[in-house]
Amino acid sequence: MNNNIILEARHINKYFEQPAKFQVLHNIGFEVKQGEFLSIVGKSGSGKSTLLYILSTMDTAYEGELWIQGEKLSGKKKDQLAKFRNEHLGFVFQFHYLLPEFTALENVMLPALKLKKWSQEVIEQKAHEKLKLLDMDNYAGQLSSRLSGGQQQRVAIARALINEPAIIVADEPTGNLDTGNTSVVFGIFKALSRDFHQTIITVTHDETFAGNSDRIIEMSDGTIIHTQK
Ligand SMILES: Nc1ncnc2c1ncn2[C@@H]1O[C@H](COP(=O)(O)OP(=O)(O)OP(=O)(O)O)[C@@H](O)[C@H]1O
Repeated sequence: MNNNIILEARHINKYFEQPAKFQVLHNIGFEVKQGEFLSIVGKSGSGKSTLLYILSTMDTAYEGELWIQGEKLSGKKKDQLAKFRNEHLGFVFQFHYLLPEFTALENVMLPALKLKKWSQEVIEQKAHEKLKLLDMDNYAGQLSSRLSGGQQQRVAIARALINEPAIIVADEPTGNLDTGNTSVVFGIFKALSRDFHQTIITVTHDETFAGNSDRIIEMSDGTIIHTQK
């Protein structure tokens, strides 16, 4: 695999058995470069979330190969994949799933505390760094339930960054935000990929958001119909 390629999907087929067997993904193949900001778009039901679930190693029931950072992940056991995810992937969702009774800082620290790669002190310092990057360090001590929707999403992005993941996987990260906050989140992703070579793979319905990312993959009926720079 080319050193510059961080993720490769090869000949991915996916079937659902219920209510009747049908093929939801057809021979999906593409590569993602390190530092690339990729948007996956397509009509509702075209297979975007199913694909993202496979790319993020959460779904293992598919045909084909998934490679991330030169490591073949298809065929690995669930516990190995969980470890891989914690170490190498950061997740941002439409609903941020912050713990409301914890502060912004504590929410950001949690995935790193679980990973136990660094001491508590180092984790706290890194959490402040990530919050600063997201312009949220002034709110470090604030309960996350007291933050606005846009602020919560920024904390969720800081949390996704805490373990310094190779790839951020985002599912409709602006789906729940107004236009102002959407452009803030977009600006953050853009800056992360441009300034820190952070790879970002996001599913989005927002055309402006997708149009300003580095590349768009458009899906229809479980196939890639268009790739656009
Ligand atoms: N667990 C499941 N079992 C059976 N069919 C499923 C399952 N999950 C999704 N599907 C079907 O697979 C197809 C693709 O769904 P998917 O959620 O990947 O689409 P999507 O492009 O992400 O849609 P949306 O934009 O609405 O989120 C749809 O026809 C959906 O009904």
